[in-house]
Amino acid sequence: MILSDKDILKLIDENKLIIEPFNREFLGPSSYDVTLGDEFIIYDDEVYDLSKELNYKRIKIKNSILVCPLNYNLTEEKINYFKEKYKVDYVVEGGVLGTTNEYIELPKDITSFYQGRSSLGRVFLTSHQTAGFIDAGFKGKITLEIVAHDKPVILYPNMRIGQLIFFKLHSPAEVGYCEKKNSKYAYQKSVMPSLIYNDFSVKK
Ligand SMILES: Nc1ccn([C@H]2C[C@H](O)[C@@H](COP(=O)(O)OP(=O)(O)OP(=O)(O)O)O2)c(=O)n1
Ligand SMILES: [Mg+2]
Repeated sequence: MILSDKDILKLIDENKLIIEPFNREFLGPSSYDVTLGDEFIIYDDEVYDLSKELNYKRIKIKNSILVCPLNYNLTEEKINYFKEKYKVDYVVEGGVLGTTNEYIELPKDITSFYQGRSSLGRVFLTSHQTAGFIDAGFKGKITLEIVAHDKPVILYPNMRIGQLIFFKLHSPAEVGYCEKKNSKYAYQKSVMPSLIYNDFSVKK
């Protein structure tokens, strides 16, 4: 069952559902719009060897970031051209990880789906790939997986980047995400890289 605006507000009033910061303007009939943070992660590795810890750089931007499509073959010259012409702080190509500003806490009887907004779909920008599902009992900010599929897109921190849709579980989870052993992203306070390499060391 998808929660309506009334249901979402009631859970927030009862302090069962936490969305911080919360802006009443961002509440839709059955969703809540979340905003883009100013920290991003760009991976440095040549390939993703998922059995090993990945190398990456963390960047913080002030005004805007230009995300170019996969295989855009950015050159120094092209980067400088974009920086000069569009006054962006940073130019990146391919996949880049971002975060919501919002920190959320879900009770154990509520899950959520993160979805991009139609206005961003219409410029062929996706802000999550296969991962849109937020577990019951999750606490933390949401890491976003951003790809521009057509032309380069300029993104601005604090813009509404996506939306959370909330679902009530048929019965509360026995063990919430943050209580589960080996949960990788519990309480994440900003954008986090993939920690899948931990799966390879988890005792069977
Ligand atoms: N775009 C997304 C989707 C999910 N999450 C957070 C909320 C989820 O509750 C948590 C775990 O999501 P998954 O279970 O899909 O991820 P993994 O299975 O890889 O992680 P884990 O092993 O911790 O379950 O990650 C996120 O930050 N950003
Ligand atoms: Mg999981």
